[in-house]
Amino acid sequence: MKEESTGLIIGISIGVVIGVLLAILALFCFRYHRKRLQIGNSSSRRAANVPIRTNGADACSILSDSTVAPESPVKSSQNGISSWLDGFKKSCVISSGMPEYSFKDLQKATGNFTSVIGQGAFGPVYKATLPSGETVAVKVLATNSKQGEKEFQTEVMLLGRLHHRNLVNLIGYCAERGEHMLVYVYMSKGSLASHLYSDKNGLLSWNVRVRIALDVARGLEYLHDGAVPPVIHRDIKSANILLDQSMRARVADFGLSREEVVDSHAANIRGTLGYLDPEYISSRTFNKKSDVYSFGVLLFEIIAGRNPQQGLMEYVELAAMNSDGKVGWEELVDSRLDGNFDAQELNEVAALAYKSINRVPKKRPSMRDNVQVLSRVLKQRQNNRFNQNLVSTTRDEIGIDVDQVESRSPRSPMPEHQRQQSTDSTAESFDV
Ligand SMILES: Nc1ncnc2c1ncn2[C@@H]1O[C@H](COP(=O)(O)OP(=O)(O)OP(=O)(O)O)[C@@H](O)[C@H]1O
Repeated sequence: MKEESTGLIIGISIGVVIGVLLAILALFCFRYHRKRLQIGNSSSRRAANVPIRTNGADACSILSDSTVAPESPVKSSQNGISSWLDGFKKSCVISSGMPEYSFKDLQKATGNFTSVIGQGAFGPVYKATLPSGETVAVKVLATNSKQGEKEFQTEVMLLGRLHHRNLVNLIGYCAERGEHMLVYVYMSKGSLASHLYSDKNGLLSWNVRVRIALDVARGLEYLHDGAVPPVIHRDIKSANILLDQSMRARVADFGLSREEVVDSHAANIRGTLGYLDPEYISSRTFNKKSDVYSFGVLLFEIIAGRNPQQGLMEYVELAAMNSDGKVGWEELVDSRLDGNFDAQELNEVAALAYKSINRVPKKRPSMRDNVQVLSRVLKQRQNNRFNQNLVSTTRDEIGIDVDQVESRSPRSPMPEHQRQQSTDSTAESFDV
């Protein structure tokens, strides 16, 4: 009996020891797994040193060191962690629900990568025809660039869930053979910058400029107020606004974008010189109003046809001194328009731009306010056109009547009272 109870005690003790050992092992595994997840998350979200783009048009050069930040786990990673990160990134991309294209498909669609249509900071862009017959743009990210990889993940993960007619939507991606490619809606008229600064595309009329401004404002309004969580673009500039066949504009290039909730404090200044919010430069904190500032600069760029890196803002400040902020912005207008613009529209758009670049972020309008003002400007234009058409149609009708009367009795002109009646009816129509 004593032996039995001793055996029982030993058995229970061994069981407890094994149980404790298993619990410790499970705890260790859990903590190890969680640590790896944190590394993965921070590497995919944290802003490593990203180049400041110095050219608002199509090129870009690096001002700040574009190596990975010292505290970044990517830099200090051993092979194991780094390969685990690759797996993590891939699973993030797959979980975005975006269609994946094979390298072979895209090789064929681009004629073996011969149909170059543009060159970005992180690689070339090709025109491609998918087997469905759809024309698309394929952006190939430089394989040797950490930033290219980061841009790839940001674009796939963000654009996978953002859909709006004023954003250059992502159609799919390819991550194969060490290559990273992004497949976009094809924007046949290229970038706004190429229209503002290249003679080969012809002059952008004032009417088209305002329409483009509203399209961009709508795209940004969606990012700020429609997307959940909100997204801050962080690199609004004329090179990142693309135009379709009908010259309707969409916001492109989400490589630097961030979800507002994830990380609003960047260790390094990112974006493009000339468009950067001074408040962001001094505080290193970006928010929706930093995009609003860049949008204000873009509005002035559209008005003046002048590059923000070539003295646009000095020019704006000079014009502002003569304009009281609200009217008198005429001297700023692109001289190539040769006076072909509506002065009231110009003053409304310029006043809005001036508010958007206010040094105090709180005083800047929201993107929703921007959309409202620009929509009103366009609506007013439509109303004016409608009224003008009405007047000219009425005039034409009267002209026909008069002609008919005159052709019926060429030698007996319409009696004075009848003429008076016709004129009165014109006045009535005009009031309508
Ligand atoms: N979806 C697209 N449809 C048509 N052309 C495009 C498309 N995307 C890019 N392009 C062309 O390729 C050029 C390079 O685009 P990309 O976005 O790579 O660089 P970027 O915006 O000019 O420069 P950065 O990458 O420095 O911001 C654009 O200026 C445009 O002419």
